[in-house]
Amino acid sequence: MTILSVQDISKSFATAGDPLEVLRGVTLELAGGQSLAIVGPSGSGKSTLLQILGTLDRPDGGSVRLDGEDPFELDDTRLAHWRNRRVGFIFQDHHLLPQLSVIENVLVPSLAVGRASAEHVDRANELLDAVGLSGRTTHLPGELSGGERERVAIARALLMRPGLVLADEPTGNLDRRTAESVTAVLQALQKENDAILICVTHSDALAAAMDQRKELVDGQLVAG
Ligand SMILES: Nc1ncnc2c1ncn2[C@@H]1O[C@H](COP(=O)(O)OP(=O)(O)OP(=O)(O)O)[C@@H](O)[C@H]1O
Repeated sequence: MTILSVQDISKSFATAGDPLEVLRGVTLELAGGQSLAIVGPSGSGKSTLLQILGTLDRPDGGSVRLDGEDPFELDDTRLAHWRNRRVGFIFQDHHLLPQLSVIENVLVPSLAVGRASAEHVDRANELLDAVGLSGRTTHLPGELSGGERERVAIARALLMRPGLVLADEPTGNLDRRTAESVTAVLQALQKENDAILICVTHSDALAAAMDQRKELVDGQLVAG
């Protein structure tokens, strides 16, 4: 089972004046199958923390370990490979490639490790079925609704069976009913894959659907 262990993460950004200390000792432990909502006011550092957990940004201090391994010790090429296999990202604006079809978008993570294998194509079709888009595999993202695009992004994030799934406001642009159905799909797939799911959100409904809720206050995670 995947274990995420985050110890004492700190992060500052340079400004014209004093450095802006965004994270000041974030500590967190989660196991496969668990989900966490991170809430907090705008500018409190939620996205910064998510970027660090996903190894898209480096902390100034502290450590992130997945199954005992510190990915920041890898060189850049190995880190990119590690991230592609171990972490699934879902963003509010879904970041789909507009010129690729739905199934090609879902297969993008497999292209980073060579050509999409038959196994990857099967998995992509299975996931598109699970998110209710089996009839739309050859459509372009521009031909889908916002909720459908978000569901494509969920399928893409889960393609490589990552142990860690990170979502930044996955329901931010959606109406309430669509947000509910996207949340349900995300949760069902996360549980089925025994992944750790961390959602950054301003939505009380999404936060309530997660097992735990924590708030970023003064750069630290506290019971929210
Ligand atoms: N690359 C950067 N350089 C300088 N400052 C940054 C950088 N990234 C973030 N910040 C600052 O760090 C603080 C935290 O930003 P972050 O995006 O993590 O907040 P957030 O909690 O996700 O906010 P929101 O809810 O509005 O998305 C903000 O004051 C932001 O301006």
